[in-house]
Amino acid sequence: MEVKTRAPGKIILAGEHAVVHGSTAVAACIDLYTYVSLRPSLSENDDTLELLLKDMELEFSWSIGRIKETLSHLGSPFPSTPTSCTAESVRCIAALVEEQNIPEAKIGLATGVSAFLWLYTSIQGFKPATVVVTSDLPLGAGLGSSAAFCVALSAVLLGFSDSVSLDKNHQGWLTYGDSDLDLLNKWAFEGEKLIHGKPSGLDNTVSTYGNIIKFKSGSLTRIKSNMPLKMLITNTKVGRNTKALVTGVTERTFRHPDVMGSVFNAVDSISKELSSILESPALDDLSKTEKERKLEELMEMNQGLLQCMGVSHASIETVLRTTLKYKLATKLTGAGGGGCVLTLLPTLLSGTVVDKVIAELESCGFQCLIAGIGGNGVEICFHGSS
Ligand SMILES: Nc1ncnc2c1ncn2[C@@H]1O[C@H](COP(=O)(O)OP(=O)(O)O)[C@@H](O)[C@H]1O
Ligand SMILES: C[C@@](O)(CCOP(=O)(O)O)CC(=O)O
Ligand SMILES: [Mg+2]
Repeated sequence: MEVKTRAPGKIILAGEHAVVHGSTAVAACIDLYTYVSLRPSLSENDDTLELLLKDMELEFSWSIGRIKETLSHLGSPFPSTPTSCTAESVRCIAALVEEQNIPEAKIGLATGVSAFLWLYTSIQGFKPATVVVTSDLPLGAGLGSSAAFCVALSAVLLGFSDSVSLDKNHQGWLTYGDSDLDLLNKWAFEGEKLIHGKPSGLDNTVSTYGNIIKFKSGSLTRIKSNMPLKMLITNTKVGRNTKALVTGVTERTFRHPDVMGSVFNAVDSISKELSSILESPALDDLSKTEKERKLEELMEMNQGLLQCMGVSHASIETVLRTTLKYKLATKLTGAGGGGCVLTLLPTLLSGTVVDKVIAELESCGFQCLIAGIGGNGVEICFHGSS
C-alpha cells in the first residue's frame, strides 16, 4: 500500500529570529504543501531504500545492508521516542549522503537528505521502501520548506508504525489526533535540527497544527483570528540559508547582548499586540480598517528590528520601497537575507492597485503570489490521494 502525507508551508507574521532567543512569534500556515509518499517494498529480493526528490530531479538509493552496517548502533526503531541525532550518528549519516555524490549546484539538499535518513531509520528501522517527495514550496525562501519536509516525512513514517491511531479505511485527506500530532511534531523538530542547527520549533509546529499560532519557548497557543488576512507574498528569488542567518543573529547577540536583548523584547511586544489585534472582534468596516492600520504599523516596526538584527537585504529593501509608494506595509518573512517578503493587502484596497503593485514588483524580477492563510496542518491519505 502507498501512503501519502502533505504538510503546509507558513508565513511568519511577527517574531522570526527573536523567537529563537525566547521571544513570542505569530505564524500562519499557507495552502502550499510538501507531499511525501511511502511505498514499502513487497519483493523479498528488493533490498534498497530509495529517496526520490522529484522537483529536484534527484534520486538516491542505499542498500539496506549498507545503512545497517553504518547505523547498526541505533538498534531497533524507536518511533514513540523522538530523539536527537548524536554527533556520531550525524557523522555516519553524512558519510551515507556523501556516497550519493549530490551535484555541487544542489549540495544544499544534503542536510535535507540527512534529516530523511535520521527520521527514516529512527521510525521505520532498516526496511526497504521507496519515498517520493514533491513540493509546491520554493526551497530556502522563507516559506518553511524545511519544516514542511520534516513534518510530512515524520507523518508518513509514523503512519506506517503502530505509534499512531488512524482510520486506514478513510477516503481522502485525514487529520491526525492531537497526541499523534504532538509525537510527529517532536520528530519533525529533530529533523529540522539537522537542517537549521538551532530551530525555535515555530515552523514545524505551525506546519503540524495548521491555522494561526502564537509560539514562545516551545509552546503554542492557537489563535482564533477574527479578521480575514490577505497578504501578498513576494519572492525576491535571492537564495539564502536559514542556518547561516540564524548563526549571524546569534553572533551579533554575543557581541551586543544588551542591545539585542532590547530588540528581542520589542519584538516580543509586537507579536503579543499583533495576536491580540487578530483575536479582537471586528465590528464594522471602520474598526476593521483601524485594525489593519495597526497591523501595518507593527509589521513596519518588526521589519525595522529585523534590519537591526542584520537579516534584511537589498532585494527586500527594494520591495519595501516599491510597496511604500502605494502606502502598503511590508516585512520580510522567515530568515530573511533575500527569500520572501509579506505585504498586507487591506480589505478596502482596490484590485487595480493590487495589480499595479504586482506588475511593478514583477518588473524588478520578483515573483508574486497570494496564498490562502490558516488552513489545516499536516494530513495523511491512505486511499485515493489527489
Ligand atoms: N522537498 C525537499 N526535499 C529535500 N530537502 C528539502 C525539501 N524542502 C526543504 N528541504 C531542505 O531544507 C533546506 C531549505 O531550508 P531553509 O534554509 O530552512 O529554508 P526554508 O525552510 O525557508 O525553505 C533545503 O536546502 C533542504 O536541505
Ligand atoms: C528565522 C526563524 O525564526 C524562521 C526560519 O524560517 P525559514 O526556514 O526561513 O522558513 C528560525 C526559527 O524560528 O527556527
Ligand atoms: Mg526552514
